[in-house]
Amino acid sequence: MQQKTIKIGTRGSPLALAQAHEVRARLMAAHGLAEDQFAIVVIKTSGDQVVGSLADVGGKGLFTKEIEEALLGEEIDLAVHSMKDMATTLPAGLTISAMLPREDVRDAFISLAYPSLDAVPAGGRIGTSSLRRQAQVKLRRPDLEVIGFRGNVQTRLKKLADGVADATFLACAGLRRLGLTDQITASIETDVMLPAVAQAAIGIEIRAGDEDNNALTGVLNDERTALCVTAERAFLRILDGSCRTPIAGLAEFDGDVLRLRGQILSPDGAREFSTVKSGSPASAIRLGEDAARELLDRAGPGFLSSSPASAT
Ligand SMILES: NCc1[nH]cc(CCC(=O)O)c1CC(=O)O
Repeated sequence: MQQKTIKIGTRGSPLALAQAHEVRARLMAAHGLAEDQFAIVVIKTSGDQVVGSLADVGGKGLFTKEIEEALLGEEIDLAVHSMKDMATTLPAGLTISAMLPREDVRDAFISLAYPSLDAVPAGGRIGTSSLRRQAQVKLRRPDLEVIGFRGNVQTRLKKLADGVADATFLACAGLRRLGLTDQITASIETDVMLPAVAQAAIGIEIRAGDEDNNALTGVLNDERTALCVTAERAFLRILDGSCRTPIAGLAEFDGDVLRLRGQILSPDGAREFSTVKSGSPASAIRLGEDAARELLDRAGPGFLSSSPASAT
């Protein structure tokens, strides 16, 4: 295959690096390549520099912008992303060539004091900067206080240890990839907390029409993961059109049938709409779009526009 060094672009957080290393290892195994045939290129993104809530600055896309520019500028050959952090529409000239097999899609409840969300006493402080998790917590436990909690996985675990909050939530997938599953107090079933669209999926992005890197990375694609994430992102794309709100969505295979669950909430959790759509894998995009249109219809005009932005 390629003789020259394959440049893999990634953010510099420990989780992003672990994901880039996983892609490198899979490419080495698939093609019999050596580690020194790759270079991991760390790129700082706007999202890494935000100190307040991501919701205030536009959320999604912030963690990918500079990496995508490097891809378009041919400074790197491929980029590794959490699909959860990607905007629903890619910049012109770029494409997702593969998604790795999906990790555990659930959110993890993490607390040094309480075994479960239900066990947190009234007035307890839940640290999260995800509008989705905030709304879902408020829906279930309106008596709890939600406080902002940003930073990478390690930073948030440190804040928890420092007593800044009584509990927090992180994606099980990220903790697993970091070898931090021992930090998980309880994995929350998806009927209790429906995950973010594309949670636990890693995508590889290349330049559209780049046949060499398409062949290199395409072999890593997990078709079922790609179909599920395609349905979820179609769901998000319709809801995202004008503005943003707490949104959750998860597609799964039930035998050969694709089943998508979608949910939208008001940020305070007081209003919630959810739906389920099933169909053939070939109708993945339509399932997502139908679910989104149904929720928009039921929630009524103004539901989305009355809420600020949401990402994770
Ligand atoms: N928004 C940050 C982000 N992007 C992807 C993950 C976790 C890994 C994944 O969902 O693939 C996280 C952290 C978190 O939500 O705990």
